[in-house]
Amino acid sequence: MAVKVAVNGYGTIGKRVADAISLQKDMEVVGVTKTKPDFDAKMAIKKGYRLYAAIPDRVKVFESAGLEVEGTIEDLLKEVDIVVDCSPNKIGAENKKLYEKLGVKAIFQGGEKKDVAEVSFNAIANYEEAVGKQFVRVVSCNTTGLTRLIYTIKKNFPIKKVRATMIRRVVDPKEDKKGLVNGIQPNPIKLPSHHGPDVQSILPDVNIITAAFKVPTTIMHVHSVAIEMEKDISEEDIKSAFAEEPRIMLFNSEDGFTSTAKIIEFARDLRLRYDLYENAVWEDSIGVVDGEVYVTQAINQESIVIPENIDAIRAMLELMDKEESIKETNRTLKIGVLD
Ligand SMILES: NC(=O)C1=CN([C@@H]2O[C@H](COP(=O)(O)OP(=O)(O)OC[C@H]3O[C@@H](n4cnc5c(N)ncnc54)[C@H](OP(=O)(O)O)[C@@H]3O)[C@@H](O)[C@H]2O)C=CC1
Ligand SMILES: O=C(OP(=O)(O)O)[C@H](O)COP(=O)(O)O
Repeated sequence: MAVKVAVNGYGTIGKRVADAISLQKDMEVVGVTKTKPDFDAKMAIKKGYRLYAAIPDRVKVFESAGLEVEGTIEDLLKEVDIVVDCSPNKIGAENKKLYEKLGVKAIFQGGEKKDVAEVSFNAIANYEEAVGKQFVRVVSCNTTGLTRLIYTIKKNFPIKKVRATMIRRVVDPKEDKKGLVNGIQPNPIKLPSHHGPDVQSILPDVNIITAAFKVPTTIMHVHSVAIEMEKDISEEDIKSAFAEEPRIMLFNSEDGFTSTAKIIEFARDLRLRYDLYENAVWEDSIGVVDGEVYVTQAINQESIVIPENIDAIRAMLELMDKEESIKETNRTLKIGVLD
């Protein structure tokens, strides 16, 4: 029988998590929540999701807008085995009180602090640590991208230290409030950015320092990563390690992939909503100089954490072991598949 899942917060991440759950045989979406009766709420209903009010007081706002909600988040939580909290940054920690009160397992996203959960999660790096847990945090998009890349090298070749710079998209494509339109913002100004410590919340023995800068683009983040290795390694070793990991996709500038714009154009042809769940690594950026590996990758922030949420559900509810879950998630989301 399929396990029952609530998605609390049907926004950028929540709608993708809901659609990904709908593709799995062993889980089903019981309902999704919104605070506003906007086009996203209407689309959720149109797609067949049962809609609930994320904040009880808002039921009347939905009713005044002529939108029928099935109840409140509390009603929804009583029907499910697990909730995937996809509410805005820091709201998940508030929502946790309700999950604790009702004894519901919960997955939080990377906008929450590490201590919101017992485990910070990345499927390929530490699936086993989430098995049977009550509260798990799927780390942020950049941290997910960095952790996958570092783990894929580290599992075969010992590394000494990592230094990474992240060029961060300023907001998601749907945003239309004022923002950074013509500047580069060190974010944060004082190092390190949260990504290094967040990678260490999954891979505690990795020596890593990260810096991040926001730029006026919306479609992807870009990482420039330098990894000092313990032993000699070749470009071919790195390329083969990446080629073997389905959650990393290699792109080559000779094929015309000269920028994130081109990678996203490719993803538009490949996937629903151009969701690119894989790290987009420029194959021809991979270089080894004086025992140090250099590599550049791009991350589609809206979609990279979606497979991790599906695997986290399976780990926490002990539905499958690591290998089986990752294989099934990759199959259903067509990860690592080019047609
Ligand atoms: N967007 C991204 O690039 C990524 C985001 N994340 C993380 O995922 C989380 C969600 O981000 P994102 O999807 O971008 O955010 P969005 O703003 O796109 O969506 C948030 C959703 O939460 C709903 N919501 C608002 N208040 C509450 C509440 N009190 N309880 C439950 N739901 C509520 C909103 O509903 P309504 O619109 O009706 O108010 C909306 O549907 C954050 O932690 C973020 O850091 C992680 C990786 C990438
Ligand atoms: O998880 C993300 O970025 P992050 O890994 O830099 O924290 C998402 O792009 C959300 O970032 P935002 O908080 O700038 O919207």
